[in-house]
Amino acid sequence: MTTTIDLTHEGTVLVAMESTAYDPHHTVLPELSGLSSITSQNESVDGCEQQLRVFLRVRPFSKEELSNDEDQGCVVFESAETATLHAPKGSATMKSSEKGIGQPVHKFSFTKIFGPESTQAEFFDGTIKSQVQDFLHGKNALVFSYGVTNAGKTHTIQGMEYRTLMMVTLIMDITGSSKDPGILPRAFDTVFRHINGRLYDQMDLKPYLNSDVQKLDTDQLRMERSAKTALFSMLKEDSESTRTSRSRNSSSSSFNSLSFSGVSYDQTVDSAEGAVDDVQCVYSLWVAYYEIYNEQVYDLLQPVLSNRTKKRVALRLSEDSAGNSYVRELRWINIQNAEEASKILRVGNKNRSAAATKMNQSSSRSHSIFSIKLMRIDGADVQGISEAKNSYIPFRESKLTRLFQGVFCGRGRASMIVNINQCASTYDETLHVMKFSAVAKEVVQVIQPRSLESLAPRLLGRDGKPLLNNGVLASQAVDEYISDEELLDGDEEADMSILPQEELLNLVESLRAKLLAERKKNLMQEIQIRREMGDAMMQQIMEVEECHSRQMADLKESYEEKMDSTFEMYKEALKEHAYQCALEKLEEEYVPLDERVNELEQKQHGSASVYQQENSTQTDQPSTEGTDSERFKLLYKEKCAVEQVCAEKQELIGSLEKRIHELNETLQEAGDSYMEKLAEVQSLQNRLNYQEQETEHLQRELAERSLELRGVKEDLAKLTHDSIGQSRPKRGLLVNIKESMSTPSSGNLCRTIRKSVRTTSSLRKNPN
Ligand SMILES: Nc1ncnc2c1ncn2[C@@H]1O[C@H](COP(=O)(O)OP(=O)(O)OP(=O)(O)O)[C@@H](O)[C@H]1O
Repeated sequence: MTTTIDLTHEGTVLVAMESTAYDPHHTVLPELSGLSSITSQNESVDGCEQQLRVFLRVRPFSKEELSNDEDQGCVVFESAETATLHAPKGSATMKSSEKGIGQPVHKFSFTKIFGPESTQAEFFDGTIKSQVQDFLHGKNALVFSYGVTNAGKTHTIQGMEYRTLMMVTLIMDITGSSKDPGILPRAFDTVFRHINGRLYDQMDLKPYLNSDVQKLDTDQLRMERSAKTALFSMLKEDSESTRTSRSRNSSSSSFNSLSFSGVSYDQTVDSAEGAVDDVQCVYSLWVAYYEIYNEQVYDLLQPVLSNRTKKRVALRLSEDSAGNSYVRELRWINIQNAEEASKILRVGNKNRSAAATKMNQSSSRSHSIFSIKLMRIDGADVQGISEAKNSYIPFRESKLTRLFQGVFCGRGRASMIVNINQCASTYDETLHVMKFSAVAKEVVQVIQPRSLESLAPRLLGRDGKPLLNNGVLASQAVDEYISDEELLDGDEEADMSILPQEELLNLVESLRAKLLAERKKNLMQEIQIRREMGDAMMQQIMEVEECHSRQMADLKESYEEKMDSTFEMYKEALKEHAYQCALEKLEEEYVPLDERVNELEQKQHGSASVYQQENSTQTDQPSTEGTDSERFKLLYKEKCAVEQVCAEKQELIGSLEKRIHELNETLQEAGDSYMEKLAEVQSLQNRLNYQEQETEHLQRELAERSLELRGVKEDLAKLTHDSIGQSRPKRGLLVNIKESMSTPSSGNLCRTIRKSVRTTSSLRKNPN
């Protein structure tokens, strides 16, 4: 069976591919991701293993692209196998590299590189011709092209552009011929040359299920014929409209003139190989054309209904009794010559283009698949159609890999064609494509034709050595094979479903044991962490308490000091008050010195006049003279004494006034400092309240941690008990793997630890 796939990747897929480049084991082209981690590309199994062949095809610039300055030397061919990509100015890659992220130059190697000047014939001969010959000898083949839009996939696979006449003209300009078939028509040509004259001209033996044959009865045969006629009549309508449009466009090229029969290339090998075939054999050739779009399979040989509201009918993928996948109710059409094959291709292309327009498909991805089945009919037997039946575990839920699991697992060969253009404006997309191809090269096929058992792929480590020894999985090998991330990440788990059942079971058991051990280890770590957290919190609480006590003592001391100083201040104020009172009293009693002197003088004058009167009445008495002089002296003495007292009082008043001034100043200062201290006392009181609250909070946390610690210990005890006494119910392998891999308690642990760390850090930040 030859299958040609045109993988059209645009828009969103290119974005997804970026992550592919960073993480090759979780490649986002899901169809191939499961395969990439199976084996390394350099391994060799029994000497007949072969890696996926990856060919690079670089298309030439169009005239328009050259005039738009698209040629900026982005793609440089180092050798027949190696090319380097140089980021042009303004590309995202260049901008990133200027910021120090990533490189402006990337190197890629391929099985073989075909430059812009390579012809279709050179390309076919150098790539899949040998695969077509293997196919004629009963081996499966898979070819898929991959590239951004406008990279040359259609040209490579089909060799013609069916959508517009302009494109056909363009090809004619480049090749100088309207017949420049791609690998698909060349493959047909090879097949028909090989069959030459040995074509089974009936169509009563039809492919059935994956690789069986159904003998059609008369009614079924009639239906088959009319279906084929109806299918080709769709092209007649197409030709009519093409003719009309051709006359409108006055182009010299024509779709109807496309024929693959006139292509000439070396057929000596074919003829030689044909000679060894049994000449009694006849061949029947059947084709199908379908696409996988958004994980839905659509038959491209079913007409697309023009009614916008009517959806295309999606086909289902089924498995035959041997577990091989096939598309249910897919239309297989018998073809008798290369021209009929070309018609089928055109009908499918037409339907595909109609569906794409209807669904506005340009921004999505679709894989179109052209499939050919060759039946070798030997007498009454049909040989060569069936793939060897063996029990395969179904591939993961990707339609593409499910369909081609046989080829990917070694029952055939696969080739990938990477199509790129060299335009500077699409450099970033092209780089993604190249990166993806590097990842896809990791896909390795193992061809083991000896026995049915040996057809099952073996589980190999990254070093190429088998992981299982007598059915026992080496734990070190598992470590290397599946990382912890892969083990614990349920959504992105490695695709193990391609392994034989027994190996898978052993793997599951080993992984379960490993998971259990991991969980135990995690629990122990959790307990340890909790204990450490508890100790750390206890330590912290004690430190906080000590800090509080110190602060309380400091506060007390400072309060005492303040109380002392306040007491002193009041004492001083009281003294000053008493002094003030005394001063006031003194002032009240104070008589100015002049008044006092006047008073004394009046007193003295009054005494003198009394003395004179007495003296005039007693002039005859001489003894009174001595008495007066004595009295005067006495008065004088009295006056001096009074004056001295007055001076003393005056001095006292001056000193008192000075003292009052000083006391006023002191009082003012004391008032200010009192206000300051009062504010300080208030803030200290607030701090004290806050720290008391913190202490309470920490004590509550500690109580909670203790409770949780007790719960974890109980869990551990339960798990230990479970691991000894119980085994899981075998409800389904994948369900068990998923369940085993989920670690529900780790989330709680992380939350708890995060919470604790938050609390701790907030405490650290906020010690006051
Ligand atoms: N090797 C080549 N030599 C000459 N012209 C080519 C070559 N490859 C592609 N072209 C031309 O480049 C243009 C784009 O090619 P093509 O349509 O095959 O791209 P594509 O990848 O199929 O695009 P899309 O995904 O949009 O369908 C076409 O005009 C085609 O004829």
